[in-house]
Amino acid sequence: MYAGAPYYAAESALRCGVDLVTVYTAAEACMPIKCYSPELMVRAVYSIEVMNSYLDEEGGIIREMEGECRRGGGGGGGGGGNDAPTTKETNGSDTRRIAMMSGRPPIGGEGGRYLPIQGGEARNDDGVEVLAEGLGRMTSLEGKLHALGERREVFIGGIVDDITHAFPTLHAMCIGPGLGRHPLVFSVAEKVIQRAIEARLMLIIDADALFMLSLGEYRDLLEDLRSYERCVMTPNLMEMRRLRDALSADDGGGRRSNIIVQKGNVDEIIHDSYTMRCEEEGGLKRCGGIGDVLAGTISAFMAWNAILEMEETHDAQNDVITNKESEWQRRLFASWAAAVVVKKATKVAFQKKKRSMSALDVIGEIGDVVNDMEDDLKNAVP
Ligand SMILES: NC(=O)C1=CN([C@@H]2O[C@H](COP(=O)(O)OP(=O)(O)OC[C@H]3O[C@@H](n4cnc5c(N)ncnc54)[C@H](OP(=O)(O)O)[C@@H]3O)[C@@H](O)[C@H]2O)[C@@H](O)CC1
Ligand SMILES: Nc1ncnc2c1ncn2[C@@H]1O[C@H](COP(=O)(O)OP(=O)(O)OP(=O)(O)O)[C@@H](O)[C@H]1O
Repeated sequence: MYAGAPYYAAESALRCGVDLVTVYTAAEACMPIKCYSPELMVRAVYSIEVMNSYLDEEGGIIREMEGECRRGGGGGGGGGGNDAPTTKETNGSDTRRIAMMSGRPPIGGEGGRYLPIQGGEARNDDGVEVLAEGLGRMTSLEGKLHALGERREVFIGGIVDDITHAFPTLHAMCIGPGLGRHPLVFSVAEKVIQRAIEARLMLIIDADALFMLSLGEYRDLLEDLRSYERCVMTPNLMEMRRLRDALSADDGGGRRSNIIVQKGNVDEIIHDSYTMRCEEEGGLKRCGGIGDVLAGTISAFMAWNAILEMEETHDAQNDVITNKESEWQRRLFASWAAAVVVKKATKVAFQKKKRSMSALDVIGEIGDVVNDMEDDLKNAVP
């Protein structure tokens, strides 16, 4: 979780001309972000400390379960040893498996967790009793884990509701800058993205949200986003590599309707088999945060696109036919225009600040750059 990145993205959108930006973040990051700008609305929707307490509790239960398994492996607490004769049912070489299912796989697991119990070597009544006691404790721990999983789902659902409640008031949503890589934050992001697709909200996916999508457990979500035409992904070199690996591992061959802005010396804006190249000259320094500035700038341009599309859908009832073909082309062009804005702003900022240029300097140039581009456009149109 970072405070700088969400601020850069949000402030960039404001400087492009957006009226209001709300940052949904952790309680821990809320105050610094708020202090960067009085203009930003900042909402603390979760607490990393509380999220960690869920992971700690889960870790504690799992450790207890592992302890139980080890005790089972030791021959039932004194009930048996390596030389002990074994019953037919519980042959010494047998490894039984206990599946621990919690509401959702914890910390990156897929499906349940499996812990091996080395053959339960119950050789006499005492051993059987001890084993039965162990199994009893195990069942109780499993129950605890289930209950915790359910509590966690309710907790995550509450955060998701808090964020999605605002959807009707939004034109676009950017997810990723400064998100961090906490597994429970990923669970929240996953559900928010699913709800945003259902609500047909314009989505800009960047930074850690792209890292999340490269994980195996989010493959379906990645596929959903790849076929969602109102999604723009903004990967840097590493993020693009990870996404490619994720997609090539299991390319469902589905429709590729979203836009990918692959950042680099030349930004490439890709829609299915079409590619636009932003060859505008930038600055000579690639300071941290320019990617966040781009994510915020694209978000502003996509918000304007969403407004245009809404107007056209409305007009459609009065016989204006919405042209799907032109919609994606306009989104492609908007993403390209946003990349041009950031390159131009970086160039001016670098000319002024040279080595000391920071993302804040780039943000400071956005307003003039957008105005100049608008003037150029007006002058070009007869
Ligand atoms: N002030 C703030 O709050 C800021 C916060 N930020 C937030 O940080 C989070 C993580 O973002 P990220 O960019 O460090 O993560 P990711 O892309 O996984 O890179 C991991 C490693 O891969 C490498 N690497 C990356 N690009 C490369 C390239 N083009 N060419 C070659 N190598 C490249 C590079 O490895 P290195 O070169 O250091 O060995 C890098 O360290 C995310 O939430 C973001 O929003 C930032 O926005 C900055 C401002
Ligand atoms: N190799 C490069 N040469 C020149 N400019 C570059 C290069 N790579 C990126 N840029 C510029 O920096 C912008 C952001 O790309 P970058 O790869 O720094 O994103 P990022 O790593 O996500 O940024 P952040 O530091 O915000 O996480 C690009 O849109 C482009 O304008």
